[in-house]
Amino acid sequence: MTVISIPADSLFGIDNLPYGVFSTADEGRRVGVRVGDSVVDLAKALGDPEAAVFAQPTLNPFMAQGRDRWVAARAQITELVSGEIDEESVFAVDDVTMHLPITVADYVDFYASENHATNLGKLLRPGSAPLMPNWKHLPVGYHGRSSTVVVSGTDIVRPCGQRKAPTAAAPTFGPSVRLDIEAEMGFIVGVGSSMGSSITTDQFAEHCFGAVVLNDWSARDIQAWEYVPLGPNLGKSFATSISPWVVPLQALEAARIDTPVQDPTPLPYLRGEEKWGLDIDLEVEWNGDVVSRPPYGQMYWSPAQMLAHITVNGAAVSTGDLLGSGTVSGARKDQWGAFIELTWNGAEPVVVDGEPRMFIEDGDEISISATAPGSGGGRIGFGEVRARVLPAAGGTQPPGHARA
Ligand SMILES: O=C(O)/C=C/C(=O)CC(=O)CC(=O)O
Ligand SMILES: [Ca+2]
Ligand SMILES: [Mg+2]
Repeated sequence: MTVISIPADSLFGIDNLPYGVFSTADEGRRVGVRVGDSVVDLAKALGDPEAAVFAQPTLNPFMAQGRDRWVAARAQITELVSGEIDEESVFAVDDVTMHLPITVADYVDFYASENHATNLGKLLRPGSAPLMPNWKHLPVGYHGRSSTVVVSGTDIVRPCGQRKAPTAAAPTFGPSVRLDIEAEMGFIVGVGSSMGSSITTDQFAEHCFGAVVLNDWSARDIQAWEYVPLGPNLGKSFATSISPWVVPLQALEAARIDTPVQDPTPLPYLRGEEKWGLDIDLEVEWNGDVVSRPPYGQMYWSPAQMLAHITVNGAAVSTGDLLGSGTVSGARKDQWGAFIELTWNGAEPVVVDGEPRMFIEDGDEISISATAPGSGGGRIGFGEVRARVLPAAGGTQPPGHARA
């Protein structure tokens, strides 16, 4: 037997206990919980028949069991990791491989930051009002591609596609030259809803299992040409990265705050009694240099409003649905969550490792991390979503079409 020691300044203290899916050299994927710098194999450590749900390669079966079970399991795990534990079920975090924690069902990405939406409006639609007339009445979103959601550490291949400079006569095909990130939080649906029903904002905690850090990779040149009038498609569908540890909603109680004042008052279905603004601080690193610290607490629309909105028409949501918050951008420039904003569409370079930079170059490595207040008086961490960008794949170009 052993006792798990937690470093005093750990972001993975007993008030966090995020879930992930890991494997080791001699055993395949199963669910673990992170404590300090250790990963506990839950099925093995708990050993009871109910714990068989953790011997699965994805969190979905556990998430589908619902909130009473999430609360009970958290209490049981808290007790387990606070006492003596079989050392056979404890691994150093550096000795395990982390995998995509969930089987992603549907993926919807929102646009919930007023600062980001205003910046993008100015950059993409100069001369018109930055916010569209609907923006303060509903959380705007688009459907993303769930099959290309990948876990932190997965290399991202630069996408190819059509793009057309405003002054060019015709589009050309080739690797994106304006590859960007979007620093976001992702919210995971644990318990779905059936078609014909809807979820109120105050039912959020019954349905949302937890949160991850998310990078919505965006090819701005492909996006700017394709998006009218139906919204982003291939400019974003090539990859979305998420962090491996899912922080349960129960761990975020101390982070709950009001959203900024919503004026005009939203329609009744977007109102509620519960506070679902979240005081989460993000940090964006570009090749190891911190280039931005986006504050989630300034987001205009809450995740509870996003979930209420996508079900208000009777659409069903499912276990494993992923809701991207939209880029987190604060009021100040050093809080903007995308390089298109930080460089003002490639006009004002950001200094990375002493060099002026605009968009992502091959070989660049991007990491986004996040922390929040924990219930123990300190902070809890989400860990990071990190990835390296590889050159565009050869041969993706149709024969006879020159790259430009
Ligand atoms: O305003 C637009 O046309 C496009 C905006 C985005 O690219 C942002 C997006 O994906 C949503 C977000 O992350 O906030
Ligand atoms: Ca996005
Ligand atoms: Mg994406």
